Order: sequence, then C-alpha cells, then structure tokens
Amino acid sequence: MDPSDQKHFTVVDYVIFAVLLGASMCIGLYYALSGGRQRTTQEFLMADRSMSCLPVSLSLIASFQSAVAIIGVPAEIYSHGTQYWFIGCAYALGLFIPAHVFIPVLYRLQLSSAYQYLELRFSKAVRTCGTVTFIFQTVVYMGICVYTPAFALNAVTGFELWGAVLATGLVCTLYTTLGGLKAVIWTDVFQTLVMFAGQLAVIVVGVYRTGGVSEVWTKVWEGNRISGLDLNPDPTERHTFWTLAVGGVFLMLSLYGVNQAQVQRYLSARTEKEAVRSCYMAFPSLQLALALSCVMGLVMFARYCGDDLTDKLGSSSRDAMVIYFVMDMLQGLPGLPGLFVACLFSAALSTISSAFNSLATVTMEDLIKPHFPAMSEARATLLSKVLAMSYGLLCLAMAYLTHLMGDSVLQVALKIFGMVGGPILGLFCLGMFFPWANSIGAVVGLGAGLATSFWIGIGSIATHSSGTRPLPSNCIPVLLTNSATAAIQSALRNTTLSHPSALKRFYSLSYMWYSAFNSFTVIIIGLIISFVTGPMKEEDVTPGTVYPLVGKLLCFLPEHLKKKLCCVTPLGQTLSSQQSQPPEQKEISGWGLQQDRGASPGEMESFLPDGHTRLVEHETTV
Ligand SMILES: CC(C)(CO)[C@@H](O)C(=O)NCCC(=O)O
Ligand code: NA
Repeated sequence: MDPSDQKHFTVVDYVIFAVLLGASMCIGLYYALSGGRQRTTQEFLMADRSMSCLPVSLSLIASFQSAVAIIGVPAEIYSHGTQYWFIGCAYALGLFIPAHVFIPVLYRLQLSSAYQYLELRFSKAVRTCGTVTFIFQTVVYMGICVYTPAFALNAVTGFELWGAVLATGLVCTLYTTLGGLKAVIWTDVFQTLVMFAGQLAVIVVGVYRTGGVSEVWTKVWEGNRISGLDLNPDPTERHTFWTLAVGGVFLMLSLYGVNQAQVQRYLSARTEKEAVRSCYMAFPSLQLALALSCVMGLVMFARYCGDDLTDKLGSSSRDAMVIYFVMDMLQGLPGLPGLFVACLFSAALSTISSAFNSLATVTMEDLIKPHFPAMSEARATLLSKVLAMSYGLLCLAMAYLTHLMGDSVLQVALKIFGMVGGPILGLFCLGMFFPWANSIGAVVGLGAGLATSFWIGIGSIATHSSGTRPLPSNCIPVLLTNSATAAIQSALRNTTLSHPSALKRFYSLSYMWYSAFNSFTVIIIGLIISFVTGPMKEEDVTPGTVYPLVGKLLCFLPEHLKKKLCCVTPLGQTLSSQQSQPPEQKEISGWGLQQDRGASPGEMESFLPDGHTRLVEHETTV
C-alpha cells in the first residue's frame, strides 16, 4: 500500500485502545480479588452458578460475534448485496429451540461441561471424542479471531500486526486466567456495548459524509444491492433464503444449543428460568448486531461502488477494504478511529476469552478430572488457570497459521462452524431425540460425520466451488490476486476435471448447509449402527438425558398410545421435586410420559445405572 495514502491514528486513538485493554484487565483483577477469589473450579469455571439473565444474554451474543462479523459482514454485503441479512430469520428458531429443548435437558443434569452429557447418555469414549472435536473447532476458530482485526488494521493503518496480536492474546489470557468466568461474562457485557458504539459511530458519520440517508439509499438501490427473497431451491447456491433461514437454524443450534461456550453460560445462570430468559434476550441484540453490520456494508457501497481500490490496498482482500472505509470516514475526527479500533478488539476479545475459558473447562472436566478423581480443589483450580494460559499461547500460534490462509474471513469462520460444529450437533441430537442410539453408533456416527464433512470441506476448498458465484458486474471487484494460490487452485481444478460432475456438485454444496448436512449424517449413520449392534433399551438410558421429541410432536394422541410409543422419563421430573421450581419449569418438566416414575427428593441417584451414580454425586457435591 502506498504510504502517502496510509491512514493514521492520533494519540487520542491509541489512548482509547489502551483504555479498552486496561478496563478489561481491571474487571479481571476485580473478580480475582473479590467474591471467592477464584479459589474453586466452581467459581473459576461456572461463576458460582449465580449469574442473572442480562449479563448472560449480552455474553451469549458476544461469544460468536467477533471482528470476523464486524469486518466480514459489511464486506459480504458490499460484494453480494443484502441476501445475507436473511440469516436473521434463523435467529428465531435458532434461539427458541435451545431455550426449550437443550437448556432444560442440560441445565437439569447440573453439568459442568456440555460433554459430560455425552457420558451420561452414552459412554466415556463418546465424551472424549466430543471434547476433542470441540477443542479442535475452537482452537482453529480462535486463530481466525485473533488474527482478523490485527491483519485488517495493519493493511490500512500500518498498526503493528504482531504487536496487536500479542497485546490481544496476552491481555485476554491475563483477565481470563485471573478473573475466571465472572470476569469473562462481565468483560463481555462491557465489550459488547463498545462494539455497538463503534459500529454506530461509523454508520452515523458514514451516512453524513456520503450525503444523507436518501443519497445512500439511491446509490445502494441503483447499484442493485438490495436483494429480494431468493427462493432458488438449489442447495449449491451460496446464499439463498433457504440456505440462510433454514440452514442457518442448524448453524445457530450448533452454536447456541450445544457449543460449550454457550452451554457454560446457560449453566452459570442462577436458575433455569434465568437461562431460558437470557436466551430470549439474546434475540434482539443479535438482530441489532446483524443490522448494524449490514447497514455498514450498504453505506460502504454507497461510498465506493465503481471505485477500484486495488491500487490503494495492494493485494489485500475485501475485508481490508472495510477498514479502509472506516478510516476514510472517521479521519479527522479525533477519537473516533480509536473507538472503532476498540470496537474491533472488543468483539475479538470477548470471543477469544470465551474460547479460553471454555477450552480450560472442557480440558479440566472432560479430559483431566475423570482420570484424577482424587485431585484436590486447589490443585484443580491452579491447573485450570495453567490451562487457560496455555490455550492463550496456543492461540497465538494459530493466529500465525491463519496468516498463511487466504479467503473471506466470514466464510472461513462459517465453514469451520459447519464442518466441525455440525457433527457435534448431530451427536447431541442423536442422544437427546433417539433413545435407541447406543454408544458404538455415536462414535461411528461422529467419525462418519467428520469424515464426510472434511471430504466436502476440503473438496470445496480444493476445487474452489462452495457455492461461489461470479461477482455482480455492476461493481468493479477488488480482487484477491495471489499468484501462488492461483497456481495451486488451477492445478487442482485440472486434476478434478476428470472427476464425475456429480462429485463436483457435491463439493459445491453451500457452506450454509454444512451444519444441517453433517448433523444428519451423524444421526443417520449413528442410528443404522445402533440398530445393527443392538439398540439401547429404555431402562438402560440415564433418566433425563432424552428429550421426548416423539411425545411432544404427538401431543394430540391419547395418553396410553403415547406411553406405548415413548420412552424414558426426563431427569427434570425427578429433579423438580428437589428444588423449588418457578411455575414455567413445572410446566416443562411435565414432559415425562410415564408420570409414575417420579422420585422423591434424594432418590435421583437410584435411577442411574451403576457408574453414573458416582458421577452425578461427584458433580453435585463439587
Ligand atoms: C454466528 C452468527 C451467525 C450469530 O451469532 C454471527 O454472529 C456470525 O456470522 N458470526 C461470524 C463469526 C464471527 O464473528 O466470529
Ligand atoms: Na465477540
């Protein structure tokens, strides 16, 4: 990039950025020195299960709203129009189903980690497989999250790339390690507000400098950026109403239903009702976040359509152009560029801290504790902190790997969610909705799901065909021209030309379908293998681990017919007598179709088959 055109920061901007990092550190320190001083894993990893719904809901939206979305969504809207906005339709079911299916099951089991569910429902082996898959997904995603803001800023402003990566990584590691989940949730709240403020500032100034709302609208309309409902049923079309609003529901379920980062937040809520409420409250904030980033893309279009910025930005991608636009708009307004940088890093920090904490939790609860049941609380807490710290350092290494990749960051993130999160979603659904599924089925299903998902995913990268369409011709694109990747791609394309076109079509499946496709693969293979190897018997399934989906769907049938069709009593029914329950919980716990299996207080363990008893006792006394 031509240095004369480089945008610069003033002292005020650097100060604002420093204040963000400082404030996050202070929140970490506060929770390190107050309350229980992070001396138990219960506090460090579960926030003492004492949170109320407001912080939890803001923290829920922060987990997967990183700089990737802040930069990637405007870039997407700029180049492909507003079709992506329809993903907002998926938020409704994508939050309603977790609130009424996943939260009740997981909360009532009083878990510490989402993967503990897999052991209660299947076996230790399934739990370990689930945990390892999650760790892989999160570590890769984390690399993108740390790298994106640093890279984009560096491309436009010369902001020290590895300095920014190190600063984010280290600050985040520190406050996560010091303050535990309480610090993570409260910094999320603060950072989410900074994120909204930064985006709003860019939009307001951008609209003003482009000549007002009507001017922006005219340009956007003439530039053909306002997309109508695209009802094309072709699953290889990248973004249509179906891929976004239906495929998106599965993406949302894999993130908001079974992802450890979110499940941990639900579990940290004071009561089940607060957890459900926080899930509902995330809906308007998520819509706001989506709307802000989409509108930002439109304003950017109104500003630049027809301009070729390749000469200014060199070989850097459309993602960097978003930063260029922001700096262009905010230049000369002291403090505002700094506010946007704070917005970008807030989004990144809140995601990375969730990742660190959830990784420390699963490694501790799922991989270490089961092998060292006698470990003292002090030692376990120290080890959790060392884990949070080591994942912090690992994330810096992953950022370097991301540095070597090249694609739209939004697409990379969504692909990873679908490729690895999809099979995990399938595993949980297999356990929750199909009482016949056994643990061999679960392991083989997960393996098959991951294999197909990597087959499609890698195939689509190699043949460069995941529903990519040519760019609209009315706007000159800023192309990513990297001779090395181009050479590799053309070589791969030549080798794949000889393959049947059916395979090519298979590789072109839109990445928005990955979550749905991969979770169905796990369920179907899992069920087939379970029936072949001997389906699980009703009495062997741990109570409370199955959601009576069939019973719920057939609620119009008479009681005795449902009893015949349906199985297992949910644990909710047994637990509900132990705790004083708010009214709506009683209603949900009325799932159980075999009402006669309810237990009196303290009798819960007696329902659990051997081996599970110890585990539940252990967890409830932690
Ligand atoms: C994951 C959703 C769809 C919803 O939270 C959205 O925030 C998103 O597109 N995120 C992209 C990944 C990221 O921002 O890191
Ligand atoms: Na975030």
